Amino acid sequence: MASAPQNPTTAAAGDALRVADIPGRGRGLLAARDVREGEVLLSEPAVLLYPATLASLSSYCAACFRSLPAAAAAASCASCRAAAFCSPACAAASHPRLLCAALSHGGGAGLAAAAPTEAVQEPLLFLLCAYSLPEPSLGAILSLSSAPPPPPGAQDAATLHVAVAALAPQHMLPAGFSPDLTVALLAKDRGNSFAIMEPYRPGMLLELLKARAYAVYPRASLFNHDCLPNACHFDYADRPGPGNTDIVVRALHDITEGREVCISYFAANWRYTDRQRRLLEDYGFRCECDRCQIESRWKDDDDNNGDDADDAMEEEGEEDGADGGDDGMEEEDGTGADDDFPHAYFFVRYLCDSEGCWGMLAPLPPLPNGELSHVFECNLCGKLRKEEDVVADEGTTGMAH
Ligand SMILES: C[S@@+](CC[C@H](N)C(=O)[O-])C[C@H]1O[C@@H](n2cnc3c(N)ncnc32)[C@H](O)[C@@H]1O
Repeated sequence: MASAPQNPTTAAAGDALRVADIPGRGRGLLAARDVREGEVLLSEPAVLLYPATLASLSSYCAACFRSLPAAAAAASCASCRAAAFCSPACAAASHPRLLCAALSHGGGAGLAAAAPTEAVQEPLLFLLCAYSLPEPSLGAILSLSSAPPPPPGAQDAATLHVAVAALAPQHMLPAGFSPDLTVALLAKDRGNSFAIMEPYRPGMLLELLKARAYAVYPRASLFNHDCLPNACHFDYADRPGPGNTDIVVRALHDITEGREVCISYFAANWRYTDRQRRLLEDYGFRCECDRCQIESRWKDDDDNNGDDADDAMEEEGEEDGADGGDDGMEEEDGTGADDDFPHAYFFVRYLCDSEGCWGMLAPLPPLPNGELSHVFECNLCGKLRKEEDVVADEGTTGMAH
């Protein structure tokens, strides 16, 4: 395993991104200048952070979401006694007031009774934390694009609204609190929240890694999706110092000024039909990226011979750019064209090969002297891999289609 030569969150020099209206996609982020592989394009604090489940409260600090130290060293919230803090500074910063009130409700049993399953806990915890925000932060969330209405059977907004009203004292509810605002907020959560994952420990089954918290980042929420992204995001929640929950987005490869910078909204190894289903249901669009145009022509049995969305891909071939082949990815493997799978190079180079991992490998930022790092970091398991190992392994990494 390679070692990290420098802080992988180092900010890029100058603003690397600008917002633009993109036909058929709403707003998006374009490279404001030529960007080099590994550059930090964005490092941004969250406008809203909330625990993924009620169980998260016993493992992670209620203020900064770092893993809690041993029980004796963690301080419980003096009001609700259900949340815990990792340090006196976090205890002083406290946690969202409506969440604290809801955790105290009914002697501490009210929230657990209202949200018996994780599927209900996630949106209810989101609402309690969002309704605790000051007006400008709530406004920032409401300015984001909305996800389509949830599918039938999903937790309905009216029930969640009633639960918030029952759990939070009336005098603490903000002036605009209403069923319509609850519907609007939930649509922002579904389309824009990023998961901050549990820490990966060697030997853990990566498939079972869950979110510890969710976060909304106003600028990062403007990244559109591409199934061959040219950037990916990292979280470093357990690192020391301030800004541990900031999102960090890095370029996978060189990007020419004016090109759109896109991330993938889910693991890049998902199959065509699973990707399209998810994008339509949760984000309201049909993806027409280069990869989808090719894979839409694959026969059903090539594409979908199993139901698991995240089955690993297995194929080899040649590379292409993330969004048209014009942004810095050079053809390197020389294995010749495979018309059925022209993007295989992307998976060999940018998909983590740790067993069961579905993370993306992004180069570390260029060194202060401008040299490229040639070390890739997985945004899920954290594995560091030297570029020459990626090249040596090419064609043997078990990518699939
Ligand atoms: C996280 S937001 C991205 C920013 C958004 N375009 C905006 O205007 O604020 C997700 C939404 O952007 C749009 N979007 C993202 N990627 C897209 C794509 N590849 N094609 C079409 N629309 C896309 C969809 O409306 C989706 O629900």
